[in-house]
Amino acid sequence: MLKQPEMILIDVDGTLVDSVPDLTFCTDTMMEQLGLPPRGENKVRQWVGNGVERLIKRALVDNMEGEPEEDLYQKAETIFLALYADNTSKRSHLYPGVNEGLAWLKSQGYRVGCVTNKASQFTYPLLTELGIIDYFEIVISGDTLPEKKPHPAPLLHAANHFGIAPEKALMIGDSISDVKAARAANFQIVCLSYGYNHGVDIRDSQPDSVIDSLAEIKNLLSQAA
Ligand SMILES: O=C(O)COP(=O)(O)O
Ligand SMILES: [Mg+2]
Repeated sequence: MLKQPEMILIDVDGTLVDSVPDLTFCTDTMMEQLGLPPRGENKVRQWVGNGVERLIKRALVDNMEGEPEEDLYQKAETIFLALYADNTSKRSHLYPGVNEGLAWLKSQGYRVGCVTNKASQFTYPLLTELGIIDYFEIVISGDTLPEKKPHPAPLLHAANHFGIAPEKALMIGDSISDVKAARAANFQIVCLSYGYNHGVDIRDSQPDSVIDSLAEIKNLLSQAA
């Protein structure tokens, strides 16, 4: 059973937003402009979650691991960043239950923040264009601090900002990076079953609870000790 938290931090890609359609469009258009083959949505879905730099590198080498040539990477990054600036939310949407869940959390007086590995120049427009930016009292992006998830620093930074002890904090995410960051920060962790976890069932990472919709957070926290 969960302990009642005072602060809740929520991940973006795969948790609040299905962003893979825009990320796939930008990845495949970038590949095309470089004269390379498109990678397609299934691969991009597995590659999301460790920031834009890793996504571009994975697309270039067509693998989770590995480093492309530096020149090629620089060219690709310039193309991708320009494309994603124009295609941040065109094809992306909130998952069902997200508005309901966020509204309930706010109505209950939880301190709510956002912690994503997405670069900040894209996080703010995305959350704004999808109409949910005002739910968050703090937004920590992949480039806000020197470290990103799975490092605990972004989570601890938010806890410190609110003056809340890690034991009174809950992370909500979709990937093994969220679980690792939460465990390292001594936060509780709830995951969404539908997100992007590099093609692996998030239950394998043993979060404290797994839910199928953010709207289910209401029942979960109503039963918290
Ligand atoms: O990889 C990214 O750019 C963002 O992923 P996240 O929002 O799930 O942290
Ligand atoms: Mg995610």
